[in-house]
Amino acid sequence: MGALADQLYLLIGIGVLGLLLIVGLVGTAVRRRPRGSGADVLARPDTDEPQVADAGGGAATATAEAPTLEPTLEKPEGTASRLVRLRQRLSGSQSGLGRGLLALLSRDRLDEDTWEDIEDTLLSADIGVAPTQQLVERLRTRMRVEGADAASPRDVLREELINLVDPTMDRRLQISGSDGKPGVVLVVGVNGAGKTTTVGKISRILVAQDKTVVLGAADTFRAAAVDQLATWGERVGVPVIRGAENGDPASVAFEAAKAAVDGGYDVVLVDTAGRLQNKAGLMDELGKVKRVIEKQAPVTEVLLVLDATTGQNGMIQARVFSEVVNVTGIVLTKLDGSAKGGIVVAVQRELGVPVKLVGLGEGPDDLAPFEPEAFVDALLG
Ligand SMILES: Nc1nc2c(ncn2[C@@H]2O[C@H](COP(=O)(O)OP(=O)(O)OP(=O)(O)O)[C@@H](O)[C@H]2O)c(=O)[nH]1
Repeated sequence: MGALADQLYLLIGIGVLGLLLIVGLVGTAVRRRPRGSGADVLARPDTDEPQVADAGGGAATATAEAPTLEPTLEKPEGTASRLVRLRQRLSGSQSGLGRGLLALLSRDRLDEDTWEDIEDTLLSADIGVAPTQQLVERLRTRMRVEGADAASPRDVLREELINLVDPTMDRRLQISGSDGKPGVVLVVGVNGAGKTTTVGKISRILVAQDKTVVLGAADTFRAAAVDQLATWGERVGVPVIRGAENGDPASVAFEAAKAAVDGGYDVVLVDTAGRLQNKAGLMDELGKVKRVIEKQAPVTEVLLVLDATTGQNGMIQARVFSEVVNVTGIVLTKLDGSAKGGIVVAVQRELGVPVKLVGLGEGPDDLAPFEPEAFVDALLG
């Protein structure tokens, strides 16, 4: 009887083990389910209809046989570590300007030559003529009036630079729609300024904040830009709406907004083409893109992307775009590659809208909110 019971227990044990093994295998198969096929995501559509490059969960069958097909989703860098890293990078590229100014202001005698040197230093950092004169005037007055009572030159310079950059501007991205609609961010700028990259980087920031995002690849004139955006989306599981090459950008923008509304997404980011050959064409195109999007949901933010290394050219672009669309925020890219951070001041003055984000590298998470105090501290080293 005892031996029979032992055998019975053994059989039950083997049965349970077998069951666990089967459950385990099925579980693995389900977890390994590919989130849409990589080939489908990047396949070029052969119709004019915009296609969804669904990187986030297209129909897929459960299979344990092809685990290599599984796209590994990246986890975007968290806000805290990103900001610490990027502040250091900002400091690395911009501190020459602050140190130069500080050395001049700390001289025992602030004579006319010194003030001229201060002016030249500011002008060579692309701050612009009027803001330079204003800053020099403020510094001269304070150093004269406050005299020995003045705070240290560093503190005076810090305060005046922060005033110049204007800490009162609202720099939050308007990404919240109303009435249950998604927020719509239209990204404009000339080709090469870093638009597509910026759209990709913003999507990662939003994903890190648990927002659901759709990308619209409305830059249909450059196939590579569309592919590039599809890759950005694929890496973080964000669907990308794309159209046929040279198709109608407005139709892609419309479909992207529609997908976001229908799918209950939080935000849709639309990348546009930035051909500047004539203002009327650009106006027609961007105007149409905005109008068709607004059949679905109001545009909540129009971001102008400018390359910080282009100096006066960037200012001309800023003027043209602001005449064509109602720009609500500026993204300054490539600040890592330019010591001319003064463009922040110049472009804000020119357009009357705040710099909201700065690009500080080619890495996927190298985009930071623009913070006046942190910026000035980076300048002063
Ligand atoms: N160093 C640096 N490079 C950047 C930054 N932002 C973008 N880039 C680079 O600038 C180049 C152009 O960026 P894109 O995003 O392709 O520019 P675009 O404006 O979309 O141009 P099209 O795709 O031609 O419309 C790429 O090599 C980017 O990696 C930045 O903040 N710092």
